[in-house]
Amino acid sequence: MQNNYMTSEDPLDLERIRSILIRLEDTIIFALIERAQFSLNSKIYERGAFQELKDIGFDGSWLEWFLKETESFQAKARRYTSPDEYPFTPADQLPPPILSGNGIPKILFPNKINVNPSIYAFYTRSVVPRITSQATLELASVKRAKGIVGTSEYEDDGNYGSTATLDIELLQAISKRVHYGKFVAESKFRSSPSTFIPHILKPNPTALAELITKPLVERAVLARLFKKASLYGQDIGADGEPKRVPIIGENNEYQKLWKLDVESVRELFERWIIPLTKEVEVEYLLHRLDGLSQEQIDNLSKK
Ligand SMILES: O=C(O)C(=O)C[C@]1(C(=O)O)C=C[C@@H](O)C=C1
Repeated sequence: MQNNYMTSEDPLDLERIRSILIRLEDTIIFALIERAQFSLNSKIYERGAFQELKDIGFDGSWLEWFLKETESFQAKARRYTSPDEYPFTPADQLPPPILSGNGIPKILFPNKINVNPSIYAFYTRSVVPRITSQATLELASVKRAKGIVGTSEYEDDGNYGSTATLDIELLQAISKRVHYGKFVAESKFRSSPSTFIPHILKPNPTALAELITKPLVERAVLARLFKKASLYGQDIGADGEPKRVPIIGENNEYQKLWKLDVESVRELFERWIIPLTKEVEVEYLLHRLDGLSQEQIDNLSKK
């Protein structure tokens, strides 16, 4: 079943856009599960931590280098001509596409919004430490149950390539989810331009934020995420049953093992992804009339 912004009959149908957001939740949860299997590996986020990178003339962090190399290839394959794909590497450092044109109909109003610097910051500073510390605790509890003490090797496992590859998958999935806010905003705008136009002409981000906010939808998103994470995050053994370890100090009591801290998934969306999606929506709307003539605006106002 194909389901992206290009293949639907009406790419701006809000329910269709929301179904894409729902699918991206799964992509993000599964990528979080994969990333949580590795240690924090904080070295890959520190600029200048690898002499080998300095030797080849790269000043940034290991992850920034990975992004630049990966995105350079993807830029050549015209990934970033698509309106739902945005690079983390500054555009002037990426090569042009080798294919001309992109065959993609213009659905969005022209804009320059790219909130990836914010995504990169919260992801590296808050999300990775949060999901890997849980995994570290789980492993530590298994070790303690086995009578082995110590957790330090779980903070750096040396898998810098695998870790950065998974980080990029996650960053790109989160970025797509957040920038889909542009499609949501365009859809909401077109359904009632006259509601938005006064707050765009006399820029009022607070009023626009109120107009695009749907508390019931947000609550449903968070409840669904908690359910999904509780299902996908369980560690299932070879026998098809959830894995368990004995609780220390309790006779015959066991706790389930998790591949991911379920609460961290909801927190990621509640604290970061939804607020940033809304920021994208508001920013997009603020510039929705840029360059339009008075006549064009008047015509839109009649709708
Ligand atoms: O579904 C919408 O209407 C959106 O704007 C998306 C979203 C979200 O990020 O999940 C953001 C703001 C709304 O309050 C509800 C949900």
